[in-house]
Amino acid sequence: MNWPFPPDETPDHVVEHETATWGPLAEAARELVDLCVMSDVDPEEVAAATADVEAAVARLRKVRRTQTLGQEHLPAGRRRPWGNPVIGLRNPIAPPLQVHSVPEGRSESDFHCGPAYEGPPGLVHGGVVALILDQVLGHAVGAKGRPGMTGTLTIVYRQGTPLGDLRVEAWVEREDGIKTWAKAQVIGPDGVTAEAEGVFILPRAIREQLA
Ligand SMILES: CCCCCCCC(=O)SCCNC(=O)CCNC(=O)[C@H](O)C(C)(C)COP(=O)(O)OP(=O)(O)OC[C@H]1O[C@@H](n2cnc3c(N)ncnc32)[C@H](O)[C@@H]1OP(=O)(O)O
Repeated sequence: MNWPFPPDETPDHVVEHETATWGPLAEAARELVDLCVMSDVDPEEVAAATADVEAAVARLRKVRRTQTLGQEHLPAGRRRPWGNPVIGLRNPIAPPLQVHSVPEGRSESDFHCGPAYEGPPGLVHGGVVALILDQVLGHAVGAKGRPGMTGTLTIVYRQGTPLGDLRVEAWVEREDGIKTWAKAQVIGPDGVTAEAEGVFILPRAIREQLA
């Protein structure tokens, strides 16, 4: 069973062109976010940088989409989730994660969480940990062939997740009709920091389209 989306027929050269156009902007913005919390230049430099950023914002604001990227790319959603806050090419909030999945229902990613994701001193914010776990659980569930919305997400925080290089792994435990149960863990330099279990439900609206 697959989502009832038509196949993504966007030509490769269009996707490549858009990637080359927007990817560097988001990458620069990620560095900007990092430096908003980490730079220690003097106030004159901060004022000059603020003016530069405001000028860039004025340029980008000239044309604004009427739909979000998720809505606009819906048919291509699994190829171009560019606005996604975990994996989105165009979203500076996204670390971003590169998630690798296999059809058996397993997904994994080695990723980096910098200072902009800090919660407790030196540690990743618990909400960010949950965000990443939810996303990668969703990948594992989708890879198995029956994607769904997160119905219930349970997280156990075993130890603080240090900022820096991390790994996340997710796998499907079992499926029963419209429901899929999956587990995931975040791993830091000292082992597992957080574990999650999610129940994913194929929503009623999709079920009715498939019926
Ligand atoms: C690749 C991209 C990955 C992205 C991953 C990111 C994941 C996300 O962030 S998804 C966004 C967060 N989640 C949401 O917004 C979901 C909001 N909730 C909903 O849309 C709905 O409540 C939804 C879809 C969970 C269930 O709605 P619906 O399909 O109408 O359920 P309903 O028909 O009442 O129940 C169907 C079955 O599911 C069960 N169920 C319903 N809700 C839940 C729930 N929250 N938790 C567990 N089980 C549930 C019911 O008990 C029922 O079970 P049974 O058939 O055994 O009686």
